Amino acid sequence: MRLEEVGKRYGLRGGWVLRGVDVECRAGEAVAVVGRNGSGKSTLLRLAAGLTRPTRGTVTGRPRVVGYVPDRFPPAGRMSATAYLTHLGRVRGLGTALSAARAGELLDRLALSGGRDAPLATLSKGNTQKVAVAQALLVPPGLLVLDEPWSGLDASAHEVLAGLLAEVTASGGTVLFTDHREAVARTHATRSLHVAGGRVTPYGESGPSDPVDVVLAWRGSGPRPPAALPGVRAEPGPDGTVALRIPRQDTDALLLAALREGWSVARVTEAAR
Ligand SMILES: Nc1ncnc2c1ncn2[C@@H]1O[C@H](COP(=O)(O)OP(=O)(O)OP(=O)(O)O)[C@@H](O)[C@H]1O
Repeated sequence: MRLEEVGKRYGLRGGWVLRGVDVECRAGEAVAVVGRNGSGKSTLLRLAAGLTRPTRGTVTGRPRVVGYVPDRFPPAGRMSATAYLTHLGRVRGLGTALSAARAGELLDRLALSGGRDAPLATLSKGNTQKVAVAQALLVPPGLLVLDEPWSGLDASAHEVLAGLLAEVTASGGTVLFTDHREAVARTHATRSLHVAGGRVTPYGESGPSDPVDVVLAWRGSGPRPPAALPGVRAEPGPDGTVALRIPRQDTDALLLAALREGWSVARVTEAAR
């Protein structure tokens, strides 16, 4: 899918929210969109999903099936999660039995609690978010667009969502999402885009060789040894910590070795670019 020279303003008198946007999203990619509040991230996502039309420029090659998880999920009604998803599945061309089965499978995986037959209005924020995610995946999407999808989800649902996104990309779909926490966005993306001043620019590819900063503190018995670990940047300071910078792909092995030696992990962060 390609956005070419795309500009967007809301209403004739509104200022340009986005200008001259050139973005290509390929099959199998998970693209994170980062930027400050109000910078235009949701607008970019809605343009990609086809929910709003560009004021200028074109969007071409959008996959036929688009799943969309909005930042605020509206249906706070009397319908239950099961009824709502089954209904939507039928609207999207699945038969009743298949819709109900797919709805049940997704709600199982996302571990919806609060009652899948209870009115949607009675569900908690996180459980409502699970229904929002489920509706976007009823029919496997060629393009999955998610606006702050992790907000309100607990840790185990985070992992399930990450798995669901990985399944979309593994089957040749494209995932486009925002998260205001840059670290979360980068963790789940193959590359990121930055929105600022109406412009969209690449924010660097993320990959297995990206640098990760690790800070370790000595907790072992006896005096602190010199850190015999790769990537040491600064030897232990007075607070007993040592700083290392290593490729992301080596993090697990390094942390395991460090823990065995008697170090404890104080911090792991993506290295500043
Ligand atoms: N439907 C609309 N009508 C008029 N203005 C809008 C509309 N939607 C968004 N805007 C304006 O466009 C600008 C960008 O909004 P957008 O929601 O795309 O930003 P965002 O980066 O997603 O923000 P946040 O991080 O707060 O969700 C804002 O100034 C906003 O007020």
